Amino acid sequence: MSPNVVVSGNNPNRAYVTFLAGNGDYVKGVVGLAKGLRKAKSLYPLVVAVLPDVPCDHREILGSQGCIVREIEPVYPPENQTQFAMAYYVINYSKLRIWEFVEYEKMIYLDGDIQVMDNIDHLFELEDGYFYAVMDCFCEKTWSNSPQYKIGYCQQCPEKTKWPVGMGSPPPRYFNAGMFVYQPCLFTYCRLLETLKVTPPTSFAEQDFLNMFFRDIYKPIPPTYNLVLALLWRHPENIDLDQVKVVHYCAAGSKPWRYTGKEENMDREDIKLLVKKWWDIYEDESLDYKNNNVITTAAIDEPEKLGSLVSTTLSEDDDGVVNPQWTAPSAA
Ligand SMILES: O=c1ccn([C@@H]2O[C@H](COP(=O)(O)OP(=O)(O)O[C@H]3O[C@H](CO)[C@H](O)[C@H](O)[C@H]3O)[C@@H](O)[C@H]2O)c(=O)[nH]1
Ligand SMILES: O[C@H]1[C@H](O)[C@@H](O)[C@H](O)[C@@H](O)[C@H]1O
Ligand SMILES: [Mn+2]
Repeated sequence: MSPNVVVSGNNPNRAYVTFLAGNGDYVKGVVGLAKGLRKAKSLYPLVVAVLPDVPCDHREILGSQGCIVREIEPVYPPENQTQFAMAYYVINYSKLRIWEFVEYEKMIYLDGDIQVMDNIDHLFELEDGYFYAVMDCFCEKTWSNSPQYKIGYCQQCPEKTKWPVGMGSPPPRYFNAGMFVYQPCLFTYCRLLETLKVTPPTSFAEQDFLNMFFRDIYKPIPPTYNLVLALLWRHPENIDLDQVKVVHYCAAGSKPWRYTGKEENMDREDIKLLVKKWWDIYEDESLDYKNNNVITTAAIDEPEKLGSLVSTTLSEDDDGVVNPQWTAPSAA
């Protein structure tokens, strides 16, 4: 594919979006994410799709952190079939409501247990019409029921243990649904909900469903845009931690606000560093929304001063992974 160069500025039709359910501690994750996006000088707001069970005081905290709070109705998989999904993932089917947010043309979804370490606004420039996300890893015990895990095959290193010849072609690429670039669309939204009605739930709930639904338009992006922590010990050769822009604290025991360091792999130095980085952002009062209104106005009036005008080059490597590269304007 020939590289395609585009320039990004401030655009009201774009936003980040996350999802919040319940009255537990995930609200801390969302506050951390809002502050992280501010630290990275993102130009776009963070919409929080909240279920009705998110209490008022949590909504107020999010509003005071500059988030746009939008209530959504829960989505349940077909009745009597919820036992097939891992119970704690069932709530995530409600994420499908974010296709309804059609006041935005393009959105970047980020789980509440994600932190951005760098600006990723250039991902809004990715070509329309595709679903972009990072390929998952099948090596952790959470995958022990899958054929991939049993065979020892992982799409992160497909040459190491090859997919057995007798089992047909390897399974299609599978993304982690904690981060993706998508376009809200009412037609897609209706099709998603209609298809869900006739789709039995599976272990990874909406993640499996989205993988199935968007299979034909899925384009992988590099793991720097959603570092699933297990990659650090399962496929270290695929990761350069200094280049990582988005960290997903999804490994067991890694949620920074619950971190004890006791679970397997959680005493690693790289994990301790990433947890500390999350806390540094979360506790940094200078990143609170109330201390940043001036910057927000400046970003709208003179985006070039904040390095928000970037030119992005989009190219696809031999494996079909889309690799965005961008340059900020020079200071002159
Ligand atoms: O009690 C909860 C549980 C979840 N969430 C929200 O739902 C997101 C997804 O939950 P986890 O982050 O705990 O899930 P994992 O990252 O471990 O799981 C992965 O698989 C899931 C399968 O349902 C989802 O696809 C999820 O996005 C993907 O990253 C959270 O980040 C948060 O935004 C809440 O708000 N409250
Ligand atoms: O590979 C990942 C990982 O194992 C996470 O812990 C799990 O929550 C995700 O859903 C999965 O895709
Ligand atoms: Mn997550």
